[in-house]
Amino acid sequence: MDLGNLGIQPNSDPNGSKDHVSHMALDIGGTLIKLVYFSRNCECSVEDKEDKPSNDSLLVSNDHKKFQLLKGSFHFAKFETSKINDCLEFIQCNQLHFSGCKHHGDPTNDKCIIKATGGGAHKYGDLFKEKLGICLDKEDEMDCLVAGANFLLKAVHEEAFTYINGQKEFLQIDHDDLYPYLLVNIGSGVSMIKVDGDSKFERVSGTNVGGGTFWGLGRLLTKCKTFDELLELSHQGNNRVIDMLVGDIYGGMDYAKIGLSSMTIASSFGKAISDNKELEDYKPEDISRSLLRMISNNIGQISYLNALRFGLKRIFFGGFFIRGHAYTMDTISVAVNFWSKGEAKALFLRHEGFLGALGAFVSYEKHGFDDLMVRQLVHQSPVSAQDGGYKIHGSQNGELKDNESIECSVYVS
Ligand SMILES: Nc1ncnc2c1ncn2[C@@H]1O[C@H](COP(=O)(O)OP(=O)(O)O)[C@@H](O)[C@H]1O
Ligand SMILES: CC(C)(COP(=O)(O)O)[C@@H](O)C(=O)NCCC(=O)O
Repeated sequence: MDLGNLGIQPNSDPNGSKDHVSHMALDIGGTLIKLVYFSRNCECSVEDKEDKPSNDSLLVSNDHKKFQLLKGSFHFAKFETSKINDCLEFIQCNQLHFSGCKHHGDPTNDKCIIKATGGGAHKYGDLFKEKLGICLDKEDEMDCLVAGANFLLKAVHEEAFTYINGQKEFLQIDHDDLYPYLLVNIGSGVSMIKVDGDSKFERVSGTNVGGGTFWGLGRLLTKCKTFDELLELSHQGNNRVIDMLVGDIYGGMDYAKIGLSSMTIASSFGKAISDNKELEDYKPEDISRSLLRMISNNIGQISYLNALRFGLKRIFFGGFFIRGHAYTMDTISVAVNFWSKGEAKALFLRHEGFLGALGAFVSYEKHGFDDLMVRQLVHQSPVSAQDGGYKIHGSQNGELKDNESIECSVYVS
């Protein structure tokens, strides 16, 4: 595995010390394992501060300890859950398993505790113990999704954006006017969560037609070997070859009386009924496009209906299904806009797939692991700014490419 991709060298300290990586957290989902960790740049970047740094504190502490400003980077990585051994090997090669914390009040137990969420935190606990000697400290998946989303929305400059007619527009988040919102996490399946505040939320709905459905059906129907291949195919496809449009039913005309244009999809995959064709007669790119459109549209519509139930105007979409993919985001945006008659907005997150893992990461503090407490991500002013500013590596257009990192500073006590 090419660790250079991650912008770090394992154990790059000339003395061989392992203290560069100070935190790691995992989200082990139905399809993908997401891993985040914080690494310090070097010892000399530690500064003492007398008090909490600013009014914009993300994680406010009531005590008045001395804080240290650590400069470093958040790193993001993902693995297929079905190839969990790659993840274990990665952790081992980078010695990330030494980055957890020890059991509180039990000096005899020297096993490292690593925060982990997602179903796999339950399913693979024994494997992690056996292979790496670490205990996965399980955090609830919904708690983590919400904590991760709130963390990103408050801490990361230009995290959320709209995607309309191919244009990305970043949202300025007013911390006092963030709630309530609907969080829709499109992973293997889909969870819809009404968020009313920090740790204040209710999972209001979900659907089993999600990212796993797109990838599973797509793999069967197109013989694609990877998710990215399937997504790539959709670029070149034409869904009208397979989808039955209103115009196909109404002789090329709109059904204007009920507001349907002739180009509206009346029935996804509906043309396959009458075409008298076999699967092989359809182009994989057309199948991929129809499938992506069907699933994205359906999720957009169900999301809107749930937003309507609770009078929510903002819908944030996360989960790795989205992948920053233009056609997916466009379809979801159009669905939300169409059904809400422009009242509700679909918003996307740059770190869409890492909500759960980041939520598990910030939960170290919640449980009072003093030595690992992240007090605050420094208020980030313009991207290339002074100490404490955020800097997103790599992408000019705000997309998080695989295995990138965010440079940042954190306060620890
Ligand atoms: N490299 C990939 N391999 C498999 N699925 C991917 C990949 N990238 C994106 N996806 C999509 O993301 C979904 C998983 O999203 P994720 O948020 O990680 O959910 P989960 O927690 O269920 O694993 C998949 O079902 C698929 O639609
Ligand atoms: C069970 C899950 C929370 C697991 O999360 P995931 O691994 O898909 O990210 C999710 O797949 C889900 O919400 N499914 C939809 C179930 C339903 O409400 O019908």
